[in-house]
Amino acid sequence: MTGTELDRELAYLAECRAAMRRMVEDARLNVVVGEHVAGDRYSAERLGRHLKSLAKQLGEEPDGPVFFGRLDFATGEHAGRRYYIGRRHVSAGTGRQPLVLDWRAPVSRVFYQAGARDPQGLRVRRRFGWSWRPVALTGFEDEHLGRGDDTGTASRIVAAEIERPRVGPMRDIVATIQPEQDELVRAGLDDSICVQGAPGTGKTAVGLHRAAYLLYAHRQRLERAGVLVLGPNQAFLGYISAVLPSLGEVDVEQTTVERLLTRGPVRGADREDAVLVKHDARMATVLRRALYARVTAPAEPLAVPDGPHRRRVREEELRDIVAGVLREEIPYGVGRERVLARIVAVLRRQAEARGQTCGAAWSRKTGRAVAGYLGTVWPAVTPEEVVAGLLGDPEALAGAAEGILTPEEQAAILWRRPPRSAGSARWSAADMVLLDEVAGLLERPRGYGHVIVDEAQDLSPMQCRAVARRNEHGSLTVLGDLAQGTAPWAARDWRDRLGHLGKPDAQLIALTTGYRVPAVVVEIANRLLAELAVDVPATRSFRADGRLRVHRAGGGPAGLSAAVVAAVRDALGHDGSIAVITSDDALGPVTAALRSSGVEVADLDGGTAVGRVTAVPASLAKGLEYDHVVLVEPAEIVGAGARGPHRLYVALTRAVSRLDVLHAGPLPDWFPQPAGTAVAGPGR
Ligand SMILES: Nc1ncnc2c1ncn2[C@@H]1O[C@H](COP(=O)(O)OP(=O)(O)OP(=O)(O)O)[C@@H](O)[C@H]1O
Repeated sequence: MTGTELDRELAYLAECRAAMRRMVEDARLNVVVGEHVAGDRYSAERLGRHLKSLAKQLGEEPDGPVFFGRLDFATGEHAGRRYYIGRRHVSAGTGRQPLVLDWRAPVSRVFYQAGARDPQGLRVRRRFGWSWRPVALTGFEDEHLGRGDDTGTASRIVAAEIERPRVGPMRDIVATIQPEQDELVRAGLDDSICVQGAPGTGKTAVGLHRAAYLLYAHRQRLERAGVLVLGPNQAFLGYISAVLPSLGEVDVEQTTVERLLTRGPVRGADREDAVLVKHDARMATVLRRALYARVTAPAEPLAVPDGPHRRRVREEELRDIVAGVLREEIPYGVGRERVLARIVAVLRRQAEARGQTCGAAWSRKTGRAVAGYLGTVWPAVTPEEVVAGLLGDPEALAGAAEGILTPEEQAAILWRRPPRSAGSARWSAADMVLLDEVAGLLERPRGYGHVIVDEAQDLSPMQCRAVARRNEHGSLTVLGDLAQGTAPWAARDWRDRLGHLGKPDAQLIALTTGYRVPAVVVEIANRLLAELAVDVPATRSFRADGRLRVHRAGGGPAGLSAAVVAAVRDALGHDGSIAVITSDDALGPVTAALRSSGVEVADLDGGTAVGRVTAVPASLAKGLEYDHVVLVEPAEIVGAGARGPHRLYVALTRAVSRLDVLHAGPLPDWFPQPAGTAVAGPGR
């Protein structure tokens, strides 16, 4: 690399920064103008918000890494052209080619996909290297693809970025998206896809970048419909929350499925057998039956006063109306409106046949009179009334569940002491899926243009249905790993879950190259994988660095605590984040031991972990990653519940650079090392 070439790039960078400062000025000016000129309030608000956030982002960024790649084309439609690729467009002014192209622009795809075998018209692909503290352009690497030069994953810059210590929340990967990931990020808006990916293969990263890509490529369609990202818990959402804003997207709703469905406080708890029944897809049929059991065939004619007259609708006619609407399979609430409208229409025909003029006042009055009657054949109900009516009444439950739930299953969900009214019921978390199912039968919920579900292997069939209801006309990205399923209903095969998610034909794609976990750790994770009864391919690690140590602590619980403190102190000597992962039961004592020896430890609660050391219960480790993991007593994690081995698989695969496994009791059989020895991969 010549000094003068880097100087030229630094001069270009200075030009870009000056242009960004101009963009900030323009955006700020436009905020003021835009708020006054937009046609309606909705547009004014959106425009104002958009410009403000653009001004804010640009204002925060002029000193950041403005571009990470350069494309020099030799042939094809871009022959002779040069483009810089970055996180966003940098405009050179009206009518001129942008100084930097957004990574999502069509031509940027070449940056990710071109290789020596298929240079896609490129002469040279240049990758830029940046230092982070302070942010500075430090160098570049060229691949002369036309000459068969292709460093691909052997690129120093790519490797350094993937191995860079993790601090704080998850960051974007735009500079180093791999070809197989890019295919998924840029899949079309109408394509629903399901990514089965081993730990650390970039599923979450792919999902978030896909959201950003879709919003760029289909902004108009998605802006009103919206994009929804579902994650497993608050800690995870806190961890990923910075990625989309760093890509310039702030309008994506990110939540958990529990929050999406919540209709009020959870005040009740279920026994495990009840939870299992409530999350079972068969409940959908039981609830539908329970709701429609409230519709009764009219048993007598209807008489409605109309001035001096009494208008009548015959019983058979009423029956035909109700039966006809039932056949239409529309939401219950819409059905009710339709029955009412049809009865009113019959009455109107009668009145008009007698020369009466039926205006708006007549319609209102007649509608009110019919509504009273409607309460007896197609009553208005709330989800709470339907579910309380089912769980609180053995006869109603037996009727709705006949041939679907066994007597034991019915007994499991039946309330022992029913509340006095639906309003005073103490709803459990599992009841929320039932209430949402009924709410969906009454009225269609708001739909999204695209939904991304992370850790989808842990969604229950009933939760999947709740997602499907909100995605009827949209498309879906499902991300997950069957081997990491820890919920009692965890998926064992994807097709079944995709059916519940409403996209049975989604394309299934496997990712197997892990970018988080070093090879020495992947090796033991793969041994455990062989023990789990799931049919998924093993992981290959991209990373040759990293370290695994297995240490047997003598001296009982006190000895184990002392070993944890020593391991954390040692970890603090390295850069990056540290997690102590234990079984849920052991978390309190282990955290207390660390604190009493003067180590600052943050909890995961609320999703905001501060400081370098975080105490993580195995049940919440999913989706998270830390440079250094101290994993305490694997056998205890395995022993906690039926899916213990899967939970250990999750815990083992959180480390980016170093994993210390500490144990006082015996190690699981498949563990490669006899207790007391240490294994080291290439150190750092
Ligand atoms: N192409 C890439 N370039 C740089 N880093 C990457 C790339 N792909 C993935 N990573 C990093 O690897 C780590 C794992 O990614 P991510 O969390 O998306 O994986 P995952 O498949 O969701 O893992 P898990 O199943 O364990 O939750 C993250 O730090 C992510 O930023």
